[in-house]
Amino acid sequence: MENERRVVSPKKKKDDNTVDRGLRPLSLGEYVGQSKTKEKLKIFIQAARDRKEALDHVMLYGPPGLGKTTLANIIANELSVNIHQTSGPAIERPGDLASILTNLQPSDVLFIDEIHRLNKMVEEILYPAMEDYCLDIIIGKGPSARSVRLDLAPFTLVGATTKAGRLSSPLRDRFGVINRLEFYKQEELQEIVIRSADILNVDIVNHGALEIARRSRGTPRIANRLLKRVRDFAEVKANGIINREVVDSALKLLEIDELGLDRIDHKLLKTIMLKFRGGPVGLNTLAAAISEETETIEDVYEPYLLQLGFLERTPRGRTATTKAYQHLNIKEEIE
Ligand SMILES: Nc1ncnc2c1ncn2[C@@H]1O[C@H](COP(=O)(O)OP(=O)(O)OP(=O)(O)O)[C@@H](O)[C@H]1O
Ligand SMILES: [Mg+2]
Repeated sequence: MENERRVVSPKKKKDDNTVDRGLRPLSLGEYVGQSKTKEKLKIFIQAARDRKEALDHVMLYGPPGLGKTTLANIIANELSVNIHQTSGPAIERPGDLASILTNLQPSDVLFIDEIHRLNKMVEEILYPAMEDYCLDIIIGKGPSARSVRLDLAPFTLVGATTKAGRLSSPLRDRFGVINRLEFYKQEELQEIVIRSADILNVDIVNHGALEIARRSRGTPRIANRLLKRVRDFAEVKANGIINREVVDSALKLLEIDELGLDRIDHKLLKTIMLKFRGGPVGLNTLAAAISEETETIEDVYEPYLLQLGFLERTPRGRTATTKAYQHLNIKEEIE
């Protein structure tokens, strides 16, 4: 619910789909930023292509909206192979995964999103599949049951997760290439905004794009979404051209501040500052105080506040930093 209302949520919203499709870069060359990840992938993809072998299994992890799904599709494109897309919670029984695996063509990419949510039984099917490209299946029941080994086409598993910590170590160990996606720099987001504006046929000046970038919480999905909202504003209230003033007025209306924080971020920080005297306050207590789920706080609000250095995680709970007090213009009580 909250996700649908929040403009700056990094999580995918229902109305993102139509925009996303057209804006997704299709090659590594078009994929902005994440230079470390791109550099590694470029080499491994080239090597796999030259040897005509399947690329080693790739893990992508990092906060929502940073381009994991986009990158999985790019990997398949760059390898000129098919991509089969599924997600951890969608694969309920071992048989579901077995049927996906037996349908793969040599060197195909199998993309499993939210891979930390695979259930244990399904995960165990994956181990020999990843390691030896084979499936062990049990035929029959009781004393006459026997295990049969089935060969699979060599394939590349691309796993994505926002929670690398939730992966079991036997699963994690079977990935050859592990990439952590980082929040984007302002110039990178500016480039993404300019590229998207071009595709959407929107008039934007450099400073307008930079202003959107500044408020996008390091996240391309948010940058593209803000661009869409600001475009509406520019068409109705200005002459259709997006400059810094237009971005500023549009985002004021949406209650998004100069750093991309919205009412809920402010509420969270203010609660720590005013109700819990700056912290530390335990996650559960904090969640109850602002009527949010602990998981939403951890996955959605905290990563960017931590990145900004507004919040600190200590063993005793969350603490608001001096920087956060300054940003909200609240006097810090020093004990
Ligand atoms: N490096 C990039 N360059 C340009 N655009 C990007 C880049 N990364 C992501 N995007 C844009 O951001 C949008 C969101 O990216 P994507 O869906 O790949 O994120 P995700 O990491 O899979 O998120 P989630 O964790 O919610 O699944 C895409 O539609 C794409 O247009
Ligand atoms: Mg995704």
